Amino acid sequence: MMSSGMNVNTQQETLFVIKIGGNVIDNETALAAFLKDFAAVNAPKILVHGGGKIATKIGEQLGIESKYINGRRITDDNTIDVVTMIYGGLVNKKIVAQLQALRTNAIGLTGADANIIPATKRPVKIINDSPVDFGWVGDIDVQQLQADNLKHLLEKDFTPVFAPLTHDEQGHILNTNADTIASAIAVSLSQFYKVRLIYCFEKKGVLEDVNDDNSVIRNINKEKYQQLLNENKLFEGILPKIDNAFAAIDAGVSEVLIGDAKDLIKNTTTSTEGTLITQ
Ligand SMILES: Nc1ncnc2c1ncn2[C@@H]1O[C@H](COP(=O)(O)OP(=O)(O)O)[C@@H](O)[C@H]1O
Ligand SMILES: CC(=O)N[C@@H](CCC(=O)OP(=O)(O)O)C(=O)O
Repeated sequence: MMSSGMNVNTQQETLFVIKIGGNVIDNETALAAFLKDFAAVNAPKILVHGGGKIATKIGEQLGIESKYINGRRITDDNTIDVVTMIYGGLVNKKIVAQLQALRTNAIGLTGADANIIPATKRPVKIINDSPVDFGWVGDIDVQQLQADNLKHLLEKDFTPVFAPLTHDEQGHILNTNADTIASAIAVSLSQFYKVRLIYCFEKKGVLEDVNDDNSVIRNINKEKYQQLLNENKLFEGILPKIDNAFAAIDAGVSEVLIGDAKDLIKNTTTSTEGTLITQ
């Protein structure tokens, strides 16, 4: 899907694809500080937000318990309505309004908008010899992304803000992991820009010891990753984050960083903090 309109200038321009996770979104003060820094990034940029924690909390208030298998949410009929409201409505529109107050011309999107991220409903999977239906969850084929539509928005100086929702092109919204969306967008736009993908969360980076903020691993390649897995130093959400980071690097994204939301400004310069993911 190379664009005939591609030219040398846009090819060399850096685009920042920045993902912000649930623990920061859930903290009003931390989110406001992050958005202030995000607004100050003086380059084309896209924000992808999560919100899993908030969906769980509000779901409980509505009497809809979250169900998980292997740490992954099961998105049944009630849950897809809840996450559509929370990710696509509450979280997305609050972030857009705050960015507008900071004079960043944000435009809130799901993957259904402008058909930017079509996806396929995840088929039933066999896990530990039992069939598991994850429900209304979307798997993305990066080749299907409508990157041109996103590029048009960037060229008009809009700052797209994505909720972790895609669609099946048959009228259904699908719940999709925010780290995966960020990786897919970064890959897809690498045909037009030099992309730096930054995963922002509440820790200093990937840590040798998850309880010691001074133990940041500056660089992880596949060999180091395997070593960390063998040593049982990685668990829960950091695992899919690193997998998505490698997927991006392997598919042509120039730079991928996992770092503290508080270090965003530094991480848009050449002297970065946090963990750099390399092949
Ligand atoms: N070695 C590690 N370094 C950093 N975080 C780790 C590590 N091992 C496990 N984690 C966990 O991974 C979490 C990040 O994943 P997740 O909660 O999914 O973040 P987000 O919501 O920002 O995507 C951290 O909050 C931490 O509890
Ligand atoms: C299918 C799937 O995993 N959907 C995620 C989307 C939200 C998300 O990714 O939020 P964080 O980045 O804050 O974890 C979920 O519902 O939890």
